[in-house]
Amino acid sequence: MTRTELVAQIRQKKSYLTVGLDTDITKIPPHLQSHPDAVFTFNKAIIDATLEYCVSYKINTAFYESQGLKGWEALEKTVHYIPSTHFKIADAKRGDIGNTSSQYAKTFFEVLPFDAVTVAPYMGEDSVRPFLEYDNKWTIVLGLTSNAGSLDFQKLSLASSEKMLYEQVLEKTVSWGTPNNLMFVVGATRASDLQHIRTIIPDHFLLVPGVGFQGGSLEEVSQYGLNKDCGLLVNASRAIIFASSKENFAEEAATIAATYAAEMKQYLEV
Ligand SMILES: O=c1ccn([C@@H]2O[C@H](COP(=O)(O)O)[C@@H](O)[C@H]2O)c(=O)[nH]1
Repeated sequence: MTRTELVAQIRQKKSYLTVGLDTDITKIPPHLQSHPDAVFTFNKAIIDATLEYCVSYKINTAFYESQGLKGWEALEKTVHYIPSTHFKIADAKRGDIGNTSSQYAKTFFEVLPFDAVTVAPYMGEDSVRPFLEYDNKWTIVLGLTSNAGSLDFQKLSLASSEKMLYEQVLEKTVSWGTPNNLMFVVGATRASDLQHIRTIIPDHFLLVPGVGFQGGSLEEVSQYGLNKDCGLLVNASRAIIFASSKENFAEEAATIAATYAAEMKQYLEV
């Protein structure tokens, strides 16, 4: 999906919501647990119910890889089920020597029809470059993540420049791609840093996880992160998909997604 198409979807829906399909098999409703294709059945119901409120789905590969072959099959079925109107993110946090990154890129962009994959920048340009070589595909580099441990390294100042590591990552990485093929992860729990981050990367889209269970504020993220093209994809996973464990789980998920979307509509209209 191109940037123009993504922005058009956001404008049409008046939403920049990403629904995170972190489908932990132990948390899916009891009535589905014995289903032979439980994960895909759950995902299909969530997708059908939330489609109108979001512009994107993020599949965190960990929840599928941990289930072996069956999990990977569920991932494949899920990504194929998501309609082409919706931006498909593989949250896989890959990145290795170039020769190996090429195989990761092939997995998510050729074998599977993802639009974007999250990549850890720690190994440098040659580890990210293979993902950027695909037309109309996106590389989402970890910028400033939402977890407490992000302070361990990402906010350390580098003696050589006095800049924090994450600032250096943003400044350096931005030259490897363009606002048409490169995004950055910034955690919603780091909303107070967003104003500064927007001075470094004013135009790029940001994937923002951390609202809902991690306590990030959609209002603050929107206040400091929105740009002229919206420029945000805000993800919520558990708060939406596990809103209820009853038989009406998909309806409850839709209700939460609709609430986020309604709030986003207000911020887009300002
Ligand atoms: O900085 C980051 C990067 C990725 N994530 C991922 O986003 C979702 C968040 O799930 P919630 O249930 O909405 O908390 C999950 O897949 C994380 O691995 C992140 O949280 N922070």
